[in-house]
Amino acid sequence: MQTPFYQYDLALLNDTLNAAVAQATRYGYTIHYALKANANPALLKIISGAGFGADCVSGNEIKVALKNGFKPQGIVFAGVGKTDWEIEYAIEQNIQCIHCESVQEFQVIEQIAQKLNKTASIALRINPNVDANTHKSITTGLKENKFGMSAEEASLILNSANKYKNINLVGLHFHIGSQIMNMEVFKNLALEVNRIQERLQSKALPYLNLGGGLGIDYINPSINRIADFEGYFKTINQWLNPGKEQTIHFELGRSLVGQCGQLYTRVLYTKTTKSRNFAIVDAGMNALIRPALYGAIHRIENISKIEYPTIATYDVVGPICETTDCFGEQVNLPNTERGDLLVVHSCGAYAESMASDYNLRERPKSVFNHSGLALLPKH
Ligand SMILES: Cc1ncc(COP(=O)(O)O)c(C=O)c1O
Repeated sequence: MQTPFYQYDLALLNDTLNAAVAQATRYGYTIHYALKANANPALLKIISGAGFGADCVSGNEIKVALKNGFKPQGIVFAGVGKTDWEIEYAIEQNIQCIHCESVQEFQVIEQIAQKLNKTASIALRINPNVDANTHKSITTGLKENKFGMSAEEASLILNSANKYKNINLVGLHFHIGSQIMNMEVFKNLALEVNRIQERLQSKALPYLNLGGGLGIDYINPSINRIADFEGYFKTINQWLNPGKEQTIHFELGRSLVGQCGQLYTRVLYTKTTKSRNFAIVDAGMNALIRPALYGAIHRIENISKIEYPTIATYDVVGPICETTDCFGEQVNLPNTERGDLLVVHSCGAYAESMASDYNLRERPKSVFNHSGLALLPKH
């Protein structure tokens, strides 16, 4: 098999989806899969087949969701910069609702719905100013972030909603960030949503969406293969005080697909300088940009030397002409040689979907493993 490639463990994906559904159904919650985490059609077909809705952030994501089995009535559409054609397309497809992120966007949606002579279902995305306690670059719910509108702006829209006959205002939407491991954060979100709902008197509206953000264990992916759905939904259920008729929605991405994907890459060269050992591999930041973008840590193993003791530390770097093209600094590995196969774990979310052809490198292909067993390295 030509390296680099993504490998998806579909047995683990199914187990993860089942675990998420089992916990969500305890409370009657609905989950929409956030396509931005990974829009690989094979994964999408499995996720839509398991009954999930979809959370999309572009017109093209809506198209891909529909093509891969998601039902229009389970699709929600967020994003601060929706273009007119995307809004038009979303309305024409009769998706569940558009998450509106500003007063001006509300006016544009209303004009477009009027032009189409259709009704647009809208939820207002509110920026609750709740700290997600995660990496700064993947925090979305602080007042300095670009996402959503203030509760004051939402109040103005809510108070005048009945004069817009092409708008059906169904409720509120929140999303405060990603890779959140601390359940206290979700408690804080739920409490703030309660306050905002009281203030806006929105509990009679039928729809309430708390976004996504549940994190995964990047340090011990083989031990914690499935995210803590139990703790997550339990925390929300314990602290959220919704209206009696409100349906509660979530938009999970990383926690559903993150652990089922791995990036396989081969060592092209090794070299030792005065201060470092380098293992130079054939995958670059164009295949996995998270370490370069957020200093993210992914577990790396040399599976050609799986039985060998760890004896050296390496900077595992790619071929791209950027110093940040580094998958891990000072990684403990066995004595590593040209031709060894390395696996970078937890690459199911935000790896393939953020891939590029920078330096005109090809995006890695994907392979699927139905057995739950890892692919064996070819020597
Ligand atoms: C609006 C919105 N919903 C859902 C998600 C999915 O987040 P996660 O992959 O952390 O579950 C994101 C990404 O952070 C998002 O921006």
